Amino acid sequence: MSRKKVVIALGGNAIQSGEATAQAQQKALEDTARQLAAFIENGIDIIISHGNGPQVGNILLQQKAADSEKNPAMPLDTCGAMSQGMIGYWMQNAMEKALREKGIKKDVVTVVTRVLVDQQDSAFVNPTKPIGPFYSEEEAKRVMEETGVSFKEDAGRGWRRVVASPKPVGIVEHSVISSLVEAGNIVISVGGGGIPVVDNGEGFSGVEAVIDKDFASEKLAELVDADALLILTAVDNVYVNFNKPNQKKLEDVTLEELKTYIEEGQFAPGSMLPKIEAAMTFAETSASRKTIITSLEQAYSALEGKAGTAVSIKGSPVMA
Ligand SMILES: Nc1ncnc2c1ncn2[C@@H]1O[C@H](COP(=O)(O)OP(=O)(O)O)[C@@H](O)[C@H]1O
Ligand SMILES: NC(=O)OP(=O)(O)O
Repeated sequence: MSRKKVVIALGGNAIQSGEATAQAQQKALEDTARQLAAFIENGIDIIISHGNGPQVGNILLQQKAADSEKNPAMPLDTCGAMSQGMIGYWMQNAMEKALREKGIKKDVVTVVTRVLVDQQDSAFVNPTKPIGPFYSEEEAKRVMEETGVSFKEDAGRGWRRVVASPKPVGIVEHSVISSLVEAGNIVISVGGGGIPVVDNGEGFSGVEAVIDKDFASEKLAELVDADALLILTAVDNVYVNFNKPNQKKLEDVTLEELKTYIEEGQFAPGSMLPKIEAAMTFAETSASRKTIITSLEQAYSALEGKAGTAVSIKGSPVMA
């Protein structure tokens, strides 16, 4: 029987649950890696992807702060590449340490991943992706006036810079990612949704954007022919009537049911809705594929069907 292959998309809390220091983020990733080790112990091939919203925003600010003729600020696509390298490096150390604790030897590799986008994507004229630190409304409006960059209120948590977030249409490195997984390696890829590039006819060139990591992870899961896509975030389940007295946990949910819930406005546009859309896109590619949305702590149980919200064409998916 062939080994199961799972793409695991890590949410913000898996990397930065507190401070933004390198030390704190590496500590968070060590905790994350211990949870993911359960998949390796149980013979499952994993491809890890992750967000980069806070990190790429901070890198951009650091660039701008030091900008000079001799030390020019790097553009957003290059900052995205830096964030992939940085988080990938931390994750490689963390994953190898977690496996060593269990006496498992496996190579962990990060692939700097370019993700194709469409230059005509309407996202380029309507920036929506929040990155970097939070500001008060007053500060955000002052910076907007001084610099011309866009800020928006982010889900009641404060104001953040927003950048274009086009949809992923292809993943340049998907074949090499598949080969690395087939060869038995743990692969970290499409970090931060991938580096957004367009094909200009002569080659690829980067564009100023940050791709949503859940959409990019979905595209990757399709292209590497994964059995499941796990979207890990800060909640164990998706809910209807979220945070209300009549909140209801979703366990096995069909695409039809989710369409109704979307029409009812059950999922917040800046947070849960993109996860639901990514989950549905992957699940509808095949009756044997499922997407699971859950927390890091429940990730392996969820793959066994014992926790989380599982999305599939017909509900009650069977896999692990
Ligand atoms: N219907 C819902 N069910 C569960 N969580 C929801 C729902 N609507 C909004 N959320 C919020 O969405 C959050 C996940 O989005 P976000 O924090 O943007 O993701 P990420 O973990 O990728 O950084 C959850 O932690 C929860 O607070
Ligand atoms: N690129 C991306 O989607 O990052 P976050 O998940 O951190 O917002």
